[in-house]
Parts: sequence; C-alpha cells; structure tokens
Amino acid sequence: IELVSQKSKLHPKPEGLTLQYGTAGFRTHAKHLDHIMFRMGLLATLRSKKTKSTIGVMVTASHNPEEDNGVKLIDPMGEMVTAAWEGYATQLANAEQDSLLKELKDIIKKEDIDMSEPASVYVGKDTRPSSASLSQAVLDGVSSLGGKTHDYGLVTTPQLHYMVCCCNTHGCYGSPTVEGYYQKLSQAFLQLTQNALNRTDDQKRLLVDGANGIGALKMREMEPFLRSELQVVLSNDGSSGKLNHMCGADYVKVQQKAPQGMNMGVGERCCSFDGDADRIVYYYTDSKGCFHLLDGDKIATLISTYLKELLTQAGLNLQIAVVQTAYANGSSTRYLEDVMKVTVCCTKTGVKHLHHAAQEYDIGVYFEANGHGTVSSLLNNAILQRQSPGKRAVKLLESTINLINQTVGDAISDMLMIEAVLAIRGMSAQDWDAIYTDLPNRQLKVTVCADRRVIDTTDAERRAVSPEGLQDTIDTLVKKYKSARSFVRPSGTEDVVRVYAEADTQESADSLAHEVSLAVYRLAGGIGDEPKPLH
Ligand SMILES: CC(=O)N[C@H]1[C@@H](OP(=O)(O)O)O[C@H](CO)[C@@H](O)[C@@H]1O
Ligand SMILES: [Mg+2]
Repeated sequence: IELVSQKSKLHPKPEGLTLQYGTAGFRTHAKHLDHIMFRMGLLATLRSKKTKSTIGVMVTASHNPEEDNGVKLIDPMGEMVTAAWEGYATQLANAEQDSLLKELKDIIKKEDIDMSEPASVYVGKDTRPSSASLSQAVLDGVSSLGGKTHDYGLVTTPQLHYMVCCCNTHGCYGSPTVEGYYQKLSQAFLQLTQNALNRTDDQKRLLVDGANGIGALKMREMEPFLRSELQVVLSNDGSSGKLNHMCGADYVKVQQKAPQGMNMGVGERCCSFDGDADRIVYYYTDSKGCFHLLDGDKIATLISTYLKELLTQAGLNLQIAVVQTAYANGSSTRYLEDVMKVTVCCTKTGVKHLHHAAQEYDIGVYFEANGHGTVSSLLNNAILQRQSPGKRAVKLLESTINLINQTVGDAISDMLMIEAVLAIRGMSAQDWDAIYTDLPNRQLKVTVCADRRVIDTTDAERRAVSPEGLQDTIDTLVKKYKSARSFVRPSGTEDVVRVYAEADTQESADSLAHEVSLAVYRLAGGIGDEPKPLH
C-alpha cells in the first residue's frame, strides 16, 4: 500500500474532474484518463485477490473518436465486471489524490479482501495513439499492489475476454493466446463450412470494413487460418484512414449508409466492425443502388432460426430465447414470436443487461440492434455426446458452440458464424434480408437543461413514468400512425434524451419521431430551438 502512495503521484488526478463508470466503462478524452487507468489497475488487482482469479483490463473507447479513450474491466468468466464493482470503480476514480489510500482501504474492508492473496491481471489495448501510455498506467497500478500482469498488447476487446475466460477455466474454454483464439475459431468454422458443398469463390468472398482499428489488424492475422474458405477483402485497414472516421459499424448503423473507402459490387456481402471489434453489422446494395442494412436484429433472427432447427434435428428439447432491447425493430420481434415461435425477451439498453437475461435460458441469443451481441448457451460437449454423436445436427451444434465467443459480443466470431450459417443454408445477403422487412424507423436526440434523468422509464425503457403527461402524449401521437411505436429514454453514454419511432412508412416514422421530440422538448425542458420537422 505504501508503494501505491508513491506511484500514484506519477499518475495524479486533475482536481475537480469526476467521471462515471458508464454503460461500457469510463470513456472520455484521452488526456483525462491517466489517473483513471492507474486506479483501474489497482481495482483490478483487488478484484483478482477477492475472486482468486485472473481479471482483465481493456484500454479502448470502441466506436468513439480517435482522440478519446476508455477502460473496461473483465470479470473471471470473461463477463463484464459486476454492478457493485462498477460502483467501486467510480468511487476510486473520483477520489482526490490525498484520499486515494483511504478509499482503497475502504473497498478492501467492505469486501473483506485478503491482501496476502496473489493477484493476476491481463491487460489489452486498441490501436489509439494514447493506448500505449494508458495501458502502461494500468500495469503500474497492478504492480504497485504487487499483482502479476500479462500484457497482451494490441488485441480486440472480445479477444481479451476470451483470454480471461480461458485462464480461469484452466484451458477448458481454449488456450489463452491470440493464436489459440484463431485456432479454436477457425477450426470450428472450417468444420462448419465442410457442410456447405460447391461454394464458389464469389460466395466465399466478403468485404470487411475494419474501421481503421484493431479488428482490421486481427482479421489480417487470422486470414491464413481460414484457408481461403473465407476470402476477406479488407478496407479501412488502418494504413491511412483515421479510426472510426466515416467508417465502422456505428457509422454505418446510425447513418444507414456504406462506409467510405469500400468498393461494393451489386449484391456483394459487406460488413463493418467497430473500433474494438465487439460489434458487427452487415449490408449490401441492390441493383437499383439502394443500401440494405442487416443489423443486430437480422443477425439474431438468422442465428436463432438456425439453432432452433438444429436443436429439433438433434432431438434436443432445450429452450431457446432471443433477447432484445426496445430498439429492436418491431418486425423482427413479430417475426420471431409469431412465425418462428421463439421466446423473445426485452431488457434495458446495454449489453450487460442482455447477457444476464440470456443466461436465464438454455440457449440465449442476444443482440442490440446496433450489432453488439452473441449467444450464451448451456450446451456443452457432454450434453451433445449423450445424443447420437454421429448425427449431422449434433456435429454442427458442437462446431457452432465452439465458434461462438460466449463471453461477450465479438465481431470476428459473429462474422464467422454468420458466414457459416449463410454457407450451410446456401443463402445470399438478399435471401437473408428477405426473411422479414424492417419497419421504417428514426432515432433523434433532444438535449434538456436539467439532468436528463428527469425522464424516468419502466417496462425495459419502453414507457416513461416522468415527467408527468409525457407517456400519455406519446400514446396519443402513436395512435395517429399505422404499425407505429415510439419511446424515449435518457442515454447512458451521452448527455441527451434519445427518441425512437417506427411506423409503416419513413415519412410517418420521421413525423412521429419529430412530434415525440417536441413533446420531450416541451415537457422535459429542452435546450435551444424547438426540434424542426425532418422534411
Ligand atoms: C441506442 C443505442 O445504440 N445505444 C447504445 C449506447 O447506449 P446509450 O445508453 O443509448 O447511450 O451505447 C451503449 C454502449 O456502447 C450501447 O450498448 C447502446 O446500444
Ligand atoms: Mg465496441
């Protein structure tokens, strides 16, 4: 603890700066983060001692601009750190310099941590210029409490989650190296694609937008493992463009258009990763030049349909569910419930909420509409071996489970899974898109002068309970349109209130979104000019 006192002086906290451990960790301009990193190194060490396991610390700000950075903590099974420790993270991050030791001791006491336990922390970083020195600050924090570190250097966020899980399950999940990750995933992918006969080179071709980030580097490293069964044409590989600038999954989803720097042929399958490769969206343009987005909802539908069929064929009576948020397109929910007869459950925004809900089912497929998600499954080789092991469906299930990164959403793993499913079913991007038609939708933001949490919600954020009158107004507005739905909620990552609307036509969706924005502006105290109509 004495060493902490000395070392922390090298990572001083700017006075008055307060930050919150948000939906996905701390995130802000990189210049404010050195002390946060050091302190998260300390906290990860305590968490490691407490859980007697290896803990992960990932330095990244995902889809945010290159100048920003951030940090996420990873729990023993590769999951995001639990809520109580998010609270400690905020407490430690905001302690003024002279009360840091006191706060540290407070956590040690509250959690009854045995400081003589050894500690082990895995550290990874993305490609931002600031990531090198910031991850060094994490390493300093760990070593000042006597913890052991393993610096994985440049890795994707889901790769680090995978390493942590491998380490704590003593190799059951795979071997904790980047090479082990490539081997596990590629082997499963190659086994699956063996079931897809006569694929042409065109069918094996996939255009990948690497968002000028870590995902591009790792895709390039992985390529040889895929033995040309997937022929990746990589753009935005980081060699010239700026991270996330006019490219990446978030850009494509929000702008509903193709990234810059991608040479798309008609009908060609394309996908975009985000800045730390834990999100993916697919898209293509049709012969009329129209852009078609295949988002998280389409991915969840494709994967759950495939898994459900395999379970039936394998004679396994397991419960499969799809977990979504309020942002899921209404058409996807209706298709899953009414046509596929799959249980659909809705949680609050933020992938940790989806992950926990998914674990309530034998198999839980969870995706946010923006493409962040994966599958959590109780299926393991032991269960499968009890079925007729030679059966094709059982073998496919086995490989599929190995291909999934069950710890967290993973662009590379999700991409390979989607490619395998499309190959096995002989589907093109257009066939996939045709499963159901998205309802036109619109997302808007309103800035309010008070704390945005004046908007309080219930029912997985689908209904507003305050301010008074807002929900009644929304209900009245929604009734004016066909197939319409709308909700508002305070963002967990930006200082805005988000408005979502969908309806039978784009004009209706836009008009409803605008009317609801006006209601928020008037009833929750909007700042600046009244929201203007979109047309
Ligand atoms: C509508 C939307 O896309 N919201 C995003 C965004 O959260 P907000 O709480 O809406 O700001 O960032 C989260 C973290 O990356 C992500 O999990 C979530 O899906
Ligand atoms: Mg991300």
